[in-house]
Amino acid sequence: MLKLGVPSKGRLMEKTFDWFAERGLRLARTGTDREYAAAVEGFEGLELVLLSAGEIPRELAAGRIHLGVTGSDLVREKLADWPAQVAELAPMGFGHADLIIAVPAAWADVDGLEDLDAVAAAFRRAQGHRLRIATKYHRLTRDFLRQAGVADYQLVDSQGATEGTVKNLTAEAIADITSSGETLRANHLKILSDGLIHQSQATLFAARAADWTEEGATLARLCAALGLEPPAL
Ligand SMILES: Nc1ncnc2c1ncn2[C@@H]1O[C@H](COP(=O)(O)OP(=O)(O)OP(=O)(O)O)[C@@H](O)[C@H]1O
Ligand SMILES: O=P(O)(O)OC[C@H]1O[C@H](OP(=O)(O)OP(=O)(O)O)[C@H](O)[C@@H]1O
Repeated sequence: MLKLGVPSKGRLMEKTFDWFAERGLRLARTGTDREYAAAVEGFEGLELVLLSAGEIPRELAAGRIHLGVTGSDLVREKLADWPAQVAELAPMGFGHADLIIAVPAAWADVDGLEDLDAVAAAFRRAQGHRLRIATKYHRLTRDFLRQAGVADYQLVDSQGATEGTVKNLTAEAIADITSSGETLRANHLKILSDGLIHQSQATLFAARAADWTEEGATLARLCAALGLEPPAL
């Protein structure tokens, strides 16, 4: 069987089911609301695995699932050298969110990364420690700031309510996901003009490490059914 990992709940699950339904494949949860079981109608040889969106990158990298739907941000964050581990089969057109760097709206002199760099250096001289950026996206934030030439900062781990860290004085800036921008506004934060790290959307990925000896033919059939180019794995 070809194993397809899909988000088990939350914002990505229903839209994933809709995306496949529009292409003639009915995925559905079976059993009670709380039971993590699912089935596929309209396609032979495909097995659904319900997983948290955050775990799907790791399961793909390990080859425990052949295909998986998750946010493009999560694959880039959780997998080192992600293109070596997964192939992008299709962007799915939902689950859009921007990973951005934001600072207090009151920092009138800080518009972009160059200003942040200057503030960070001054901050260290004045405070005796580095400017703190709260995030759960450590890899993406570090890579982005390295490329931008910003070095005088430290990351502070925040696994949720990240926009609150500035008010709570545990960080001076944040790197987090935004979609409507409401949470940033409500917490008096502004996005740096050149602070867009990644534009994320739900994406269908294929695992390079999965065993494709039997399932290669199923993948070719599935790609044809979905109108997708089969990936080079
Ligand atoms: N407004 C938003 N806020 C946060 N994430 C969003 C938003 N819109 C889309 N996303 C995307 O949704 C994905 C995260 O989904 P979700 O929170 O359901 O997964 P999760 O963190 O694995 O949750 P859980 O572990 O609770 O199942 C990420 O790819 C993220 O970019
Ligand atoms: O731009 P907006 O539309 O306001 O959405 C952005 C918010 O939504 C997400 O939080 P989520 O609800 O996933 O909770 P979290 O704090 O656990 O990440 C994200 O981390 C932001 O806080």
